[in-house]
Amino acid sequence: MPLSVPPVICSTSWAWGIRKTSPGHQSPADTLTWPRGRGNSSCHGGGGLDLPQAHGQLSEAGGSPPLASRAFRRHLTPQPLQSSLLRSQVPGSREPRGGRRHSRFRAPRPQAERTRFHLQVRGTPTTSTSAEPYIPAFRGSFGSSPGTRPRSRRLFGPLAREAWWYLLPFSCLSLPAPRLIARLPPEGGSLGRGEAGPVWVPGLGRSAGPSSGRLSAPAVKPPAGLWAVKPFQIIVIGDSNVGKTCLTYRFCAGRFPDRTEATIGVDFRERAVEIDGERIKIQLWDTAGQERFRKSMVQHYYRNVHAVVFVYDMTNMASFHSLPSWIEECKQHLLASDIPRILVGNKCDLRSAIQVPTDLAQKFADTHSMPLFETSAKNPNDNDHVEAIFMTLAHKLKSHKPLMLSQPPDNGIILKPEPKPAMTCWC
Ligand SMILES: Nc1nc2c(ncn2[C@@H]2O[C@H](COP(=O)(O)OP(=O)(O)OP(=O)(O)O)[C@@H](O)[C@H]2O)c(=O)[nH]1
Repeated sequence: MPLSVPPVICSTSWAWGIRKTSPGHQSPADTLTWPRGRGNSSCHGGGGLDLPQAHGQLSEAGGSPPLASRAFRRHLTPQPLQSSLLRSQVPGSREPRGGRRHSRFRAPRPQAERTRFHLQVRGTPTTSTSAEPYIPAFRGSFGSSPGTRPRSRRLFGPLAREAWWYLLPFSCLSLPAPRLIARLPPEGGSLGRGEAGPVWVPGLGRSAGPSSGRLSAPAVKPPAGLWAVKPFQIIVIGDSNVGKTCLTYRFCAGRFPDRTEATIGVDFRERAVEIDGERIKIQLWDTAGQERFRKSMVQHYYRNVHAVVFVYDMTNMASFHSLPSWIEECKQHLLASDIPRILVGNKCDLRSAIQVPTDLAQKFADTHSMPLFETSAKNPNDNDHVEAIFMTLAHKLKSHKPLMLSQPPDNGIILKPEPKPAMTCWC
């Protein structure tokens, strides 16, 4: 017997009412197989409910409501689409994880109630109808009501909500765009933007192979006809407070620093000079004088050194007496004996405070086959100019280790050695 229910009681309490009052009865014609989610029943929002034999199965359960009736109640009542994950947890349910079949039993909502919100984090949401009150922010974005979701989200929403479960195991993998990197030619270049997409611009490129997937800093290839410049690396050592930082700053920046602090580790300064028409770069490594700031850092800078500058403070005899220990440190780092070394006495502008006489310093320099320079980083007019000292060293380095290049070939650098002088004199 068809059962007609007014739409106003199409709610949870009404569903319970059917279960309690209807006798157990099931007909072969009954197609309302609720545990499977199949059936021909329908709930019409305007005209009531027409349920032939539906009550028979629903009344079979004992004290607790059967699963079928739970699902039935849920879909008769306009409520948010449940997550398919939750739905799949219903025991006995054989619904696919998407659970789309349930939606056919959902009571349609009156057109006036359908309010569609677009995803809008800030500002006023856009509504097609205004039957529902304004609810800011995410109200309609995540489908709190089935009628408020756009069709595409109703279709793909459950899948999208669960997609991250499947992608989660792969989230820890870094994906370095393998196809793009594999297409990079190995000889170097960079990706530019062309009309038809990315294009390869040769010239600047990476040093790693195509399989590494790591881009390095661009290696600039010198154009033909220019000199390739390799810097001379000069390490400056001596006691703390003797003026190493001021000396290197004076040479590279051309002035005395406004204020100085104790060097930590190594400071690096560079200047390009031109000697005999050739451009040469001089790198000055200003090392820390304090022992606690030298630990484990300065040691690495003794490698590939081209020259050493020993500095002492002319107003501090202790700094002069420390020179043998600095020479010993160079020996410990296996500096070659033919590496140029110079001795610099600084702060000669403080004439009244000078403690290290020139003849004593000269004797020491002669003993260790070093030229002696007395200068002042503060007052460049005193004695030897700082500039002149380092330029002299650069001249010696250039004549000692020439790095002038011939016309560079297509894919390599050829050094053009100059004849080595038979004897080196640093006086
Ligand atoms: N009067 C005078 N003072 C100088 C001269 N050179 C450096 N000083 C001063 O000496 C102090 C130490 O100078 P720095 O260049 O920092 O000494 P440093 O050898 O680099 O010291 P560390 O970084 O600790 O190794 C500073 O107060 C400078 O102003 C100079 O030629 N004349």
